[in-house]
Amino acid sequence: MAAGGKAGPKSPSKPRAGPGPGPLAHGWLVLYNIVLTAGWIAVLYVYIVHVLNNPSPPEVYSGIYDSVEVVLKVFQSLALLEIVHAALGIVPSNVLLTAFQVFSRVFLLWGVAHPFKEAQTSLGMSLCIAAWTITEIIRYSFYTFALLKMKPYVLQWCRYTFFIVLYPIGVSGELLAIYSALTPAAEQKAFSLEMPNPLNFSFYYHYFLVGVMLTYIPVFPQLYFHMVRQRRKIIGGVIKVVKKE
Ligand SMILES: CCCCCCCCCCCCC[C@@H](O)CC(=O)SCCNC(=O)CCNC(=O)[C@H](O)C(C)(C)COP(=O)(O)OP(=O)(O)OC[C@H]1O[C@@H](n2cnc3c(N)ncnc32)[C@H](O)[C@@H]1OP(=O)(O)O
Repeated sequence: MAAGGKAGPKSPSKPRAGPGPGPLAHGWLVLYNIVLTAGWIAVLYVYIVHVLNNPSPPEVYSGIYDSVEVVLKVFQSLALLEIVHAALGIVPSNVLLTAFQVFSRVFLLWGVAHPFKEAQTSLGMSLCIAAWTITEIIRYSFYTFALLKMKPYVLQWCRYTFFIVLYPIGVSGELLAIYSALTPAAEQKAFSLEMPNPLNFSFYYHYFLVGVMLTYIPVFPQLYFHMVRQRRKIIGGVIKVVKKE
């Protein structure tokens, strides 16, 4: 891909400068963001239809994953390309933060929800899907408009404000979903390797899941405060609803 943009990751606190992506990369990003916006709108639509058809608990939350599974897996997995975009320098995002952001969700879908029904039907799963969906519709549509040299202030404000609430909801949901997979993972000895074996090595997936949960402690604050810094830089420090002059 012809990347005419800035090369490599940049410090989140530095002002953004540079020519932006070259024409080919620009066209690709417009297409990518439109497709991803449409995909997440489809997730939202299926989510709402499920809630309207199953308004009482536990079905209201326990069947959400089942309803949105295919479309969610497709469009969340396509987010892996964001790491590629950042690594190629066609977007000025921080590669490491983007990788943590994307891998945590892709892992949750393929390594936790896909193999464990208990995670699929957990309240946590429905919470994080809701938080991801709202975030991504706003984020990808904002990027699309920005590439087309339009930045509707309301969308920009939502992009750099909703995370304040949606991140904690999303993280709580993800941790609850992983937690609900711990017992079945231990009971089924899923993806585990017990001694004795020719490799002389043991691996217990449920301990690995505990390790993933612990990883949130150092990583989540990095993501959250990165967004706080972005917000301060782009729309100001306090929760302003009026456009900055
Ligand atoms: C086995 C492995 C397991 C590993 C587990 C590790 C656990 C770690 C814990 C992780 C916790 C994550 C929890 C999370 O999943 C929960 C949720 O998401 S809940 C919902 C709320 N979430 C959010 O609001 C997400 C916010 N995060 C992000 O937006 C990004 O991921 C982040 C990397 C944090 C953002 O950083 P970035 O610097 O990229 O933000 P900007 O939007 O300001 O973009 C910077 C510039 O790049 C341009 N850009 C970026 N992408 C595009 C694109 N697709 N198209 C066009 N342009 C793009 C953007 O416009 C900015 O450019 P400029 O500065 O010129 O305006």
